[in-house]
Amino acid sequence: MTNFIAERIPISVLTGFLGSGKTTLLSRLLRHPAMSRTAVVINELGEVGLDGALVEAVDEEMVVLDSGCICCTVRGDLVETLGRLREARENGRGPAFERVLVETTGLADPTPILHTLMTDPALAAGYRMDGVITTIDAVLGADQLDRHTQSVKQAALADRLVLTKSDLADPETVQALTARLRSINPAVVPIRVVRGAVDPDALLGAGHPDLASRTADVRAWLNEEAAAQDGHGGHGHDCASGCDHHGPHHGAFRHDDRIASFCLSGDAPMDWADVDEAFGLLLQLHGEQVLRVKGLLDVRGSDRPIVIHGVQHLFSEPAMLAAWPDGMNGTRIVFITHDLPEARVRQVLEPFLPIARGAEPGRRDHGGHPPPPVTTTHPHGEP
Ligand SMILES: Nc1nc2c(ncn2[C@@H]2O[C@H](COP(=O)(O)OP(=O)(O)OP(=O)(O)O)[C@@H](O)[C@H]2O)c(=O)[nH]1
Repeated sequence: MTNFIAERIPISVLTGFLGSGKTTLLSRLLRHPAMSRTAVVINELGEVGLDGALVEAVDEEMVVLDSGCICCTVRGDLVETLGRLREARENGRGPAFERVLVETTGLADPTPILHTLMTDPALAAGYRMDGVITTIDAVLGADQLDRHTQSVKQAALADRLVLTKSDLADPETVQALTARLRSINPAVVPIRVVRGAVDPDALLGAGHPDLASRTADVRAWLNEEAAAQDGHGGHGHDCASGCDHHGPHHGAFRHDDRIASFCLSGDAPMDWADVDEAFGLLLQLHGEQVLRVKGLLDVRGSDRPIVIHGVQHLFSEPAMLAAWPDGMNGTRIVFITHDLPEARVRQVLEPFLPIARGAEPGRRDHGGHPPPPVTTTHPHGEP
């Protein structure tokens, strides 16, 4: 399982609002020696492939999809293109690339793209999701977050947040935007990058922890402390007290007021069948509102933690970690949601799972049902 993950070609998705610096970042990254074996897929709207012309480094390893927006009409093209690239690589007729960068249009909602990359069976055979890199314009970012849901989703789904153009913004603006991004996506610390100058290591290897050995990665990946601290949506009020996050209750309407991030935890082991049922129900009721789930589960029958990772109603295959990370030995599930308060998520999950606030710490009893097979694609699907 672990080797299988390691051998598949990692795909990073580069997203960010129009003009936020995606192409600048991409061009600069591709000049780095560590990125020499990178295939690039750029999605552009319109007939003139301008970004393609701007990114020079890659030539034959670059494909421009310009037949529409990647999140709507060209998902099939994306699958086909990636399939073709891999085939050419494998039969020696194409470049021997080691990773793929997909740049989306600035208006793309990244979730359908992630769905495709995470679940298309043809892609899953050869590729794995590495992570989502989102660029945010330090000058215009706050206004874009105010006005455009896509911009908030791009920030909420990021594994890496890149704050561009901080050379053009005053320090107060940068600080306020950084704090706002932390409230939208508490697990990720925004990195300031001027004109794309950044070490690729800071951006890659972001999405999926190294399951074989580096359990410390899991802690960083989950970063449940940040989500828990941030609590109820990161804007300092308690959704459990009846707020539904739909209205402009802080003065001006802001899309990120509708984003909540929180961590549910529990010390008692859970049955996989209950996990399956609980998430099945949650996603059936609120799949569109669950933007992201990352979890480390204590499952009865396994002395090792099970990692779950989902984007809206689709989850990548659960995987078993080599060991519990130091100091962590209970279930932790981090959520980023849209128009869905923590109280509601608890209400749906608590009848199935021991995650109640103030729950009695449970005995670690692994003698029950066996753990889930790690090849499952959906926690709420066929085991
Ligand atoms: N001063 C400054 N300018 C930047 C920085 N990053 C990008 N730019 C400029 O911002 C403009 C837009 O950058 P692009 O890289 O084309 O942005 P994009 O996100 O690819 O744009 P679209 O493809 O239209 O969505 C260009 O003129 C860049 O030179 C930065 O860190 N500092």
